[in-house]
Amino acid sequence: MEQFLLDNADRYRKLVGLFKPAALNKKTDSGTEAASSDITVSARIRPILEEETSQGFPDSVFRRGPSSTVDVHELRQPVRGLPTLNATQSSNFTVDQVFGPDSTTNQIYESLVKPLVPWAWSGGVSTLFAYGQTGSGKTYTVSGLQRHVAGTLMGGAMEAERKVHICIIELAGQTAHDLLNARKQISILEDSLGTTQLAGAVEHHVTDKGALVALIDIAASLRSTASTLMNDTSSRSHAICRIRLEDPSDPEADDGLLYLVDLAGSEAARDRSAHDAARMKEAREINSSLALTKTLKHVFDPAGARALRTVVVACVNPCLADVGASKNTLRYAEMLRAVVPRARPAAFDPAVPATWNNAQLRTWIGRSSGTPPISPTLLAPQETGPQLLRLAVPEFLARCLQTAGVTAEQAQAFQTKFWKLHIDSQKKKQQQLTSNLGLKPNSSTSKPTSAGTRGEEETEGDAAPTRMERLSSSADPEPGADSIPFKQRIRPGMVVGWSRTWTVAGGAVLRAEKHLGVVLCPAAAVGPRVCDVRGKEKERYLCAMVLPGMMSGAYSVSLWRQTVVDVEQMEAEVLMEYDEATRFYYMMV
Ligand SMILES: Nc1ncnc2c1ncn2[C@@H]1O[C@H](COP(=O)(O)OP(=O)(O)OP(=O)(O)O)[C@@H](O)[C@H]1O
Repeated sequence: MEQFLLDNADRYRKLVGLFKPAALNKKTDSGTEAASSDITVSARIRPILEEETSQGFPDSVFRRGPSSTVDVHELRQPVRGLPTLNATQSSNFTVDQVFGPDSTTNQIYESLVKPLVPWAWSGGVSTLFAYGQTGSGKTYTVSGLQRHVAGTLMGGAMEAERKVHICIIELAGQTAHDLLNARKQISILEDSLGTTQLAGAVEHHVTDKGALVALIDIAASLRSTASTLMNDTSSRSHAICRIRLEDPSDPEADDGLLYLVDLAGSEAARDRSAHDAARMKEAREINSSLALTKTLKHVFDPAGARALRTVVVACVNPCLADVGASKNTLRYAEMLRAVVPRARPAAFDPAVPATWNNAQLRTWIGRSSGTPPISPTLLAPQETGPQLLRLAVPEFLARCLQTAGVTAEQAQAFQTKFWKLHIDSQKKKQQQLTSNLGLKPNSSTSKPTSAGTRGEEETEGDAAPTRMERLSSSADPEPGADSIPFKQRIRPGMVVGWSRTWTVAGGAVLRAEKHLGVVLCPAAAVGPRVCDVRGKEKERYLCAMVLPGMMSGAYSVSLWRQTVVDVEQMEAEVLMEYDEATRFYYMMV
């Protein structure tokens, strides 16, 4: 194919010179009508590089005059006659703004990216991300823009004071590393409010432009790179720079967030032939990284509550040899303009603690915390609903106990009540989302099933839970199973409880601990290292430990922490249910 293009390069240039574009549909060329004002999608066509022109490849991507439309030309060999360029083989794409090969990064900053800075400064969430084929100019663009952002942020021209914190992480495949902490591995987690947390990433507080730029440079030099055909120092990972702006005068205010994201390159078809299967698998993993989806979730989440501004730069390599990849990049840019939803600030809802400001939270605490009422001033001096939900449980309880006359039981019951309200509201939100998407709700979001209440909760006309629905809790899916003693029906997935005691000589119990575990399989099934050495009459099962989660009453299953438990040792079957809203397991009552 490349030889065909090189052999016909002169003819191609002549045909492109004669190309007369058809008039565009006014609506799509307006540059704004199809787009949401929250997101601006631009395309940057980089200059063709010396190494590309020296091989003889012409340009294939052109900005159409001063418009926001890009024409892409291809050359095809018809069955008979000379190679042609015609309407079906040339395409046009319309985005919000196009930057041609002569545009500078400074021009892109001034017209597109600069407004993201005051937006984040005043508490919004701003995101810039650049994507495109390997070698299309993403790193060139993002690293230039980062420097301009540092100048505006630290230049002293912004009103009021903000504390500036930065962290820069790298996502490769399903793993994430902290580029400002010796590439230490971190986790990307979603908390119960659906907000993504970069767990384990170190934030650096910076006070001047020099320090900010120095950190950006350290991260850039640490980014994992590998050589590809397209670009010898090609980045093989996504780099995410997050700048958090804290308003010290208003602790109730949400922090402003500014994300600057340099996505991993998508490899062009012409690279693929030269790359082995492992390398291609790695590329697929990088691009479909779950961690990335989580990190950029706020941009695509229609239920997101924060005010967002997003700028996308689709980077395009103009070389004719890469025209297929360039068309994909531009097609995706057009799609993004249409699909990214508008952000809607969450309205106050008395049943949704995540929507409460400090005054609304205090009113609720005063009314709902029992007798004596827990002091709202002591429990939530300045927190909003979401901030109190994030407070560690011991701290929550300690604050409750500062009110005279409040007992530990009252404090615990009130904490549980607050969490239950939050969990119920998240379940409703999930249900709403599921029904908006036309999906069949599953049992954990529709009607909780518990051994004691299964069937009783069903309203008239409800179908009996299917086997799949019954399997969303740890209860035995076989109807009537609970009339059989649990030791006679042990099965994978059953949750069992047991105690372990440590005794000293003389038989005194030094320590007793309660444990929970999910049965995986009979211990003998996993090979000699865990075989039952004590004979058949003592059945033993391999169990994954169930451990307390971050909040009270919540558990998580630690699949890799396994233990062998004798049936004799097991004390009870424990029924647990998974809650999608909080992503934890809870005991069923
Ligand atoms: N607008 C531009 N002007 C001049 N040179 C550019 C421009 N954009 C990119 N380049 C050059 O093109 C080459 C590839 O750019 P860059 O490394 O930014 O690509 P990339 O898309 O980040 O690639 P990868 O996905 O492999 O990381 C570099 O040599 C860079 O200097």
